[in-house]
Amino acid sequence: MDKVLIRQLKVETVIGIYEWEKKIHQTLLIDLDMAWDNRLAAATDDYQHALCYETVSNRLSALITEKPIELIETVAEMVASCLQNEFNVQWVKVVVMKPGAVPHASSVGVEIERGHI
Ligand SMILES: Nc1nc2c(c(=O)[nH]1)N=C([C@H](O)[C@@H](O)CO)CN2
Repeated sequence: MDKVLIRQLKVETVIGIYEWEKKIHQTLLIDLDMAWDNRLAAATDDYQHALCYETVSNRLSALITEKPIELIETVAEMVASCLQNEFNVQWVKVVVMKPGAVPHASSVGVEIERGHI
């Protein structure tokens, strides 16, 4: 399966369940595996046939920072839905990490897969 990958997309946003978290920005790091047939883009060397990782990154950053969110699970679902509905990605793996959320863990996070090939 061909994929387009984004690693460690850094998003600073209001995220968390506690009152103190609703007053600050925290960092999320997002990894994406997006199924995409890259053969046409490669054969034509034409950007029009590529899934643009820059466009995807910008759209997701805007989406996630639109409003405060409590759970990183919600972020993961929003990201997967956006990729399926707006970018026609048939299958996606989304990993959302929240470094620093738990003092004795280097990071914590969730992983989901949505769609099928
Ligand atoms: N499964 C989850 N557990 C927790 C979340 C979360 O988003 N998903 N969030 C918190 C707090 O916001 C935490 O990050 C504060 O340190 C706790 N557990």
